Amino acid sequence: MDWMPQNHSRSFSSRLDLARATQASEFVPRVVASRASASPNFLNSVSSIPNSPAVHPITKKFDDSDLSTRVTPESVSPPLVNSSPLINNSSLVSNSPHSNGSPLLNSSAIIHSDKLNSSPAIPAYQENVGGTTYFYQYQSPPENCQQNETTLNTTLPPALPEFSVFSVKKEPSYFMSEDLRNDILNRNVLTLMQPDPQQFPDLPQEVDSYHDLVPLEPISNTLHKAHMGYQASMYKATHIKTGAHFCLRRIHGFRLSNTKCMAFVELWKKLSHSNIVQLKEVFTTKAFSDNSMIFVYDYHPGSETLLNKHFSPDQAGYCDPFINDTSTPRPYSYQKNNILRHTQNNKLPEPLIWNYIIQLTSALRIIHTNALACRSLDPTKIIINSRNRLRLSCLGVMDVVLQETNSSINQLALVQHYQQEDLSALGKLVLALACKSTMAVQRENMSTALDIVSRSYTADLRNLIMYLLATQQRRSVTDLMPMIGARFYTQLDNLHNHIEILDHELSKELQNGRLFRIMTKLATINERPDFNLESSWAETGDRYMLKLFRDYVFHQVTQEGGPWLDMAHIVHCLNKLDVGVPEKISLVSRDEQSVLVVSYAELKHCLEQSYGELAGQAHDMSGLEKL
Ligand SMILES: Nc1ncnc2c1ncn2[C@@H]1O[C@H](COP(=O)(O)OP(=O)(O)OP(=O)(O)O)[C@@H](O)[C@H]1O
Repeated sequence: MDWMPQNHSRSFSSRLDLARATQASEFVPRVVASRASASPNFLNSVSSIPNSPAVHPITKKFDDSDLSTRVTPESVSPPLVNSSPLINNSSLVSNSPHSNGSPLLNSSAIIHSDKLNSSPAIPAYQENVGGTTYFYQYQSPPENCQQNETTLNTTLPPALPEFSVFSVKKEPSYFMSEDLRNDILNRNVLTLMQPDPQQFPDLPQEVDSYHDLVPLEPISNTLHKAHMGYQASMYKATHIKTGAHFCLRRIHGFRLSNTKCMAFVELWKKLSHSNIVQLKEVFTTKAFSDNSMIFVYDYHPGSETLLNKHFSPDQAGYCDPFINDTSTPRPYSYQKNNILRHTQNNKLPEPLIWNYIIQLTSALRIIHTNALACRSLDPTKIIINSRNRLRLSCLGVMDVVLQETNSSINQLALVQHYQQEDLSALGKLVLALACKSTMAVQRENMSTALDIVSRSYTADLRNLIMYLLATQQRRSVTDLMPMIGARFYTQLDNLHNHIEILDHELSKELQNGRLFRIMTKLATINERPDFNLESSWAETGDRYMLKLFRDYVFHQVTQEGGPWLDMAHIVHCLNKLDVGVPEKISLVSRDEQSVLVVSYAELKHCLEQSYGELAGQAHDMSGLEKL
């Protein structure tokens, strides 16, 4: 059915206006010779037509006599025809304070005329709406340009140019940035990774409250490596009850003989910090057909170890400058120059090293102030994500595995000793990063390595390393603060900038979420086969309006009949529907014989009414309650 039945037209008469229009589709953006023809959003003002059918109470079919009079549903439209609906002076747009890529407003878009380009003689005017500059070619000038009208009318050709929308600065985006999107998608893929029973047939189905175990490193490696004297392996796993994902560190063949160490586990579990991987629980299991100890941690998908990131021979072009080629013995000075040259060409940027130092000292500070020690500050036990966030990944393991809970040992002195070791380990780690070599921290390479740091980096960095490596004095992580100094502010500033970027991306998705809710409502109504035993429910009454609106938003065509797709048009229409603005649009029946002039406010009422009817009889509204 293409037009509403007569009996229904009465029920609309209070809300609907009949528009007189040409037989051609109202919403076809195209080149036309007449000033009066246009896409419905860009017709001339209603007030310019004295007998405007906008106030006509009944609906009627068009006839050819209507050809001369065009309906102007938008009283505030700019004097443009055949342009994208992007250019629309609705209050929604003009009131929008922010325009950067927000779906509320397509920022920095301008109307570009091909003719304008080819013929500089054709004048144009511009208008600033809510911070966005729109450029129009003269066709019907705005009120404030009346004085130029005579001149313009004589010089302008009657035909209007075709317009296209493009952005001045950057393509405005309604969605989050590609980088962020890919990053999140990648993490989602990794999180949802499923175990392959053929590849890992020996993996248990369940380990305590966890299932779906996926090894995080190749099985061949895990079989050969030692972990504090024990073999260890890492798995991603899913909690059976909550479905949350965790990381399981399994210590193979470990028998817990003394449960006193569990006091440390409790302390670690309480420790929460942005630079540590939080320990969730520790238990023993025989699920792997041995006595295994399992440490459950938060799972941070996509993380890699610091070793892998900066010291891996797998990296293109990486080679450890301290590795001697013993086949060709050379004088020491030659080797040292070689190392220096290599380090100069491959060194990590100093701000990056300070960034790491700030994060690591921040983690150590919280650990040490809680009377604990890291004891695993090693490039293999620090993970890093794509945004350079470092996390200590193996906390608590040493305290349990080494089981030094003998009552004769002074626990406080022991912790303090380990804290000093943490600081030495930090010094070695920074030295290794500065030389891009794990071998730089070996006793025989240390003086060369420090020399390299002095030549390649600031004195501050060298002083920090020297302080951390000076084992004869008692050191404290808080003493590092003055050495870091103003770099803290830089770090803070970078973080705030990053938060602002994420905030902006989030605000775009917030708008998209809102539009998705409107589309969900529309979709539940449009084309519904039947409702309340009424097979024509979706085609009659309020729903008919919504059907025509759906066509207006999504099914516009060019003059040639091809699809006319414009995201700005879709977003603007849905936004206006969401707000229920008084602006009117012309909805054309599919047989193009009739046009309804209706305001967004009325359409919103139709939508709420129809959706309310559906929701009132729905048995299950899960997730849709707050639409
Ligand atoms: N909490 C975590 N979330 C996600 N991935 C992690 C987590 N902890 C470690 N990983 C990843 O698991 C893998 C194995 O970690 P592991 O700590 O065993 O490092 P490793 O380099 O294999 O060290 P070792 O040789 O001492 O076992 C690494 O790729 C690491 O990035």
